[in-house]
Amino acid sequence: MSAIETTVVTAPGKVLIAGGYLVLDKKFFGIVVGTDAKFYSFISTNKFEKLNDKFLIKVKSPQFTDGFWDYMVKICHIEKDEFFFQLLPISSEQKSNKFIESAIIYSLNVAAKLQGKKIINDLEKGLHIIIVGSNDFYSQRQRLSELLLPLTTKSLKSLERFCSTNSKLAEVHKTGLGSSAALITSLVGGILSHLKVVNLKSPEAKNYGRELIHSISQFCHCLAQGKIGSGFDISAAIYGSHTYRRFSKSIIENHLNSALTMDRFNKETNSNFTSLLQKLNPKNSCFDNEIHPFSLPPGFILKLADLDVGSSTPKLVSNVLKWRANKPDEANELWESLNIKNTELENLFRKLLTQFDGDAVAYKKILKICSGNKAALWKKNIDDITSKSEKVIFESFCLVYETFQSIRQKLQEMTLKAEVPIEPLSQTKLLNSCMEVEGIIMAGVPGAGGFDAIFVIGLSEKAVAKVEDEVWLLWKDTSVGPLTCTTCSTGIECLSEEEGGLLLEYVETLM
Ligand SMILES: Nc1ncnc2c1ncn2[C@@H]1O[C@H](COP(=O)(O)OP(=O)(O)O)[C@@H](O)[C@H]1O
Ligand SMILES: C[C@@](O)(CCOP(=O)(O)OP(=O)(O)O)CC(=O)O
Repeated sequence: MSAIETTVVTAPGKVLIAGGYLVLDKKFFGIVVGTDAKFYSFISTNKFEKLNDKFLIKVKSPQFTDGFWDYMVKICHIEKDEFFFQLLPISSEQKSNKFIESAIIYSLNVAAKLQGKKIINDLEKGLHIIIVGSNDFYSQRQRLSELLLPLTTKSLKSLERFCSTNSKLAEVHKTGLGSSAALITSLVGGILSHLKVVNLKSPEAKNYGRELIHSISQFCHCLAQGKIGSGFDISAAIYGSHTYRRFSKSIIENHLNSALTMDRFNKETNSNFTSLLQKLNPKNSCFDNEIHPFSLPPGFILKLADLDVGSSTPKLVSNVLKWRANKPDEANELWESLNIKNTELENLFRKLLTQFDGDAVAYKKILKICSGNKAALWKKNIDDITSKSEKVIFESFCLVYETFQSIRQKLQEMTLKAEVPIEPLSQTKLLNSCMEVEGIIMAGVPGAGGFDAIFVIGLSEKAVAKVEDEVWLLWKDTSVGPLTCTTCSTGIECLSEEEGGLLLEYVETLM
């Protein structure tokens, strides 16, 4: 297989640092950070023998003992030039993977609708697909303990890239970075790029490509999950870090219901899909999500850890929504006040970026002062802050700390009022201990909260390393496992031939 025939598309994982639950409602927004932990889909035209009105697709996930799926794609002709694709597993014993199947079948049918009959020639030799995700998507606890290594960033960094989980897909422990969203997005993006429906490498065509992949991936993810979430995870996989306001459920609701009642793409699904594609195609701008790109201010370092406990996000969500339905006044008042704080946080992040651009020297001085002290004591260490510019930048740093502390207080209030463990006491204890470390500006529960994970944002490498060494590693109540990833501003990307080719050579050694 030569690199030239292979398209490699990569999509990042997500961390929702503010706006959990609220982001389910279009009235509110979430602050989403993309990670440098990513999924990679490698799409190659195969050399299978040409079959009459059928072609083969082979999919491999080398990180799993049961990570292989073979499909026959049937070309179903309706009328002269009209046709659609149907996806059939080769063996009835093959375990279904709804995430992979929805991504493949909808991408192929998008290509069929937008490219017409030419696509049949492009596909006649079949496709070979390889999917891998960065190690951070899956817990490496077992692997490290087999190697007699401590649960540290250093040990994790010593593992080979895309290492085997030695497990079946259904049994793997996920870390909460959003494997299914990054997988679907990279796969939809990979297939549409390979079939030249989109061109992510062209500056002019990139926006259209991202928006099309975004709306198709949102639909496929909802279909595979059997529910419509806020979609911030797919959005992170496309755009990396940004603020996110969801799309209206009504855009896909009816289509989803009829798609759900049918297990494979067929004549009825096809006509349903023709009208859905009208809405999903960015040329008609019906998909009404709102995205505002942003990045963490300079010098802010995100560090994540997963806990060996875990929570069920759907259960947390359904209990929070039950509370909101039962006590709308109480819930709305709290959500409105949380939204004010989330908005303040977003504005402060943007202000800090401007302040850095305005006076980088003063900014770096404040960063250094704050990274050497506990956030709670910053205001007692202002002797060295002299110029006006330094004073206003310092004020912004203090406000980020205070604003996030009050966001946490409100999440603790929601925990008590809704009786749902969003930031339960055990997490509060852990987060407070992280905040005791010099140079930590924020510590919180990402996304839905619960017992899944925590994040900290530090102002120096030393500060985040100290949290790991002096808090996480010594934490007795539960095992706190660091992840190696940090933020990454790039969203979905199609790798250059050279980069993709080198990565493919490596990935092939894993199989
Ligand atoms: N490397 C992979 N290869 C194939 N499918 C994967 C892979 N990683 C995740 N998936 C799919 O995503 C599903 C996990 O989705 P979900 O439970 O929503 O977790 P997450 O919160 O990480 O997205 C798996 O059951 C599997 O179907
Ligand atoms: C509650 C939410 O707003 C955020 C959940 O975020 P998580 O990052 O916790 O998600 P999972 O990876 O599915 O566990 C629900 C939503 O927005 O869909």
